[in-house]
Amino acid sequence: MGTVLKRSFSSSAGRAAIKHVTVIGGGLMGSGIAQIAAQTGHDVTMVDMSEDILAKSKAYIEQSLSRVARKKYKDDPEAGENFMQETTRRLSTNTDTRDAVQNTDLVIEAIIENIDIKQKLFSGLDNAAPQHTIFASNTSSLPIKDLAKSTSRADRFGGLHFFNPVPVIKLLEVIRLPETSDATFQSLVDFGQAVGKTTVEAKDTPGFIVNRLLVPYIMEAVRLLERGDASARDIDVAMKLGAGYSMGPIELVDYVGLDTLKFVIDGESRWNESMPDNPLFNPSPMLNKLVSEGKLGLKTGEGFEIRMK
Ligand SMILES: CCCCCCC[C@H](O)CC(=O)SCCNC(=O)CCNC(=O)[C@H](O)C(C)(C)COP(=O)([O-])OP(=O)([O-])OC[C@H]1O[C@@H](n2cnc3c(N)ncnc32)[C@H](O)[C@@H]1OP(=O)([O-])[O-]
Ligand SMILES: NC(=O)c1ccc[n+]([C@@H]2O[C@H](COP(=O)([O-])OP(=O)(O)OC[C@H]3O[C@@H](n4cnc5c(N)ncnc54)[C@H](O)[C@@H]3O)[C@@H](O)[C@H]2O)c1
Repeated sequence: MGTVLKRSFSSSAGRAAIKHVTVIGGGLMGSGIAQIAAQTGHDVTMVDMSEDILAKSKAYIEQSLSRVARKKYKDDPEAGENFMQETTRRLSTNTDTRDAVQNTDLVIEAIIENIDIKQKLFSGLDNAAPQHTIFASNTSSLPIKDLAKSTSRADRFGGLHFFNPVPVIKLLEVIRLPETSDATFQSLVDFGQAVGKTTVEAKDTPGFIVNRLLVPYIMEAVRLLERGDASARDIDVAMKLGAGYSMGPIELVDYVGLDTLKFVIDGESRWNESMPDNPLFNPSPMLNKLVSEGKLGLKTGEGFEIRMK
């Protein structure tokens, strides 16, 4: 049941405290995860493919940290400065994945949403990381079991699904496989709480909890738009003021990326094939047109609503 996890696990004795975390992928999500882990006292190594990318990730983290510091220490700028320095000190970077996991307790994978690339990564990590190291993926839409099977540690494998923007959104979905041990699961929950998130437990079903509900809702909004039943602005205003959402559904697609939505419904994740009874996941002509024109939302400056501003 998707309840907030406060219970204790009698069978989880021996669970490991997570002190060192390796985050693979320093993009939007990986940099946010690395930031909050370092911010809450963990030693963190962030890995990406080049020093250039990592320099950009670090600059992004510094920007985000300064927003956090401004807010958290608004009456004490010196404490804010110390907080930033301490956090930055705990965060290192590496372009060598195998080297980065030598002494780590937890690996969080946040690389590109591609099953082959993720499987290859996990298979290599399995040989390089110590036995006790727990592996987790931040995937939005791929089955965790398909990633775990490329390793020999399904009992030490789970999902940690964070939300964008990571430093702000309070929820963390902790996904367990039938093979995930109680000790591993409880370590993941403890880690989630240690980084300041409220955790919910989800099974390894498509979209876990949030995306399983969010994607049909968003696609219904896209269909409204496609049929010309309402404008993008009116759909967003309606859901913000009428249903209390912090962002409207169309604005949210622009924020997350039109390519990401396409990826989930009829791209590589193929929800249209795994859930053929739901016509909402069928290809969307409007989404396809915008994606083929490179209008992917915030990241390219044009999308559903952004082009109208
Ligand atoms: C669509 C496809 C679906 C399928 C794909 C699913 C993807 C995935 O699996 C799931 C998701 O993530 S689903 C997506 C789930 N995500 C959602 O649903 C998002 C819903 N939207 C929101 O929560 C809000 O609109 C935002 C927080 C994005 C912006 O808030 P706003 O009020 O409009 O604008 P503001 O004034 O700028 O920011 C306000 C305050 O927030 C703070 N802050 C912000 N960014 C920060 C950062 N990077 N660092 C640090 N702090 C940051 C900052 O403190 C700031 O206060 P300040 O003191 O003034 O600096
Ligand atoms: N963007 C979102 O809103 C969101 C929310 C929740 C979960 N996710 C999931 O998080 C993951 C990352 O998404 P993102 O938006 O941060 O992507 P992104 O494109 O911003 O970042 C991915 C990073 O991974 C790096 N990378 C790719 N292959 C690598 C490899 N083999 N080794 C090391 N680094 C590698 C890339 O250089 C890039 O910097 C995906 O699985 C995505 O589904 C995304």
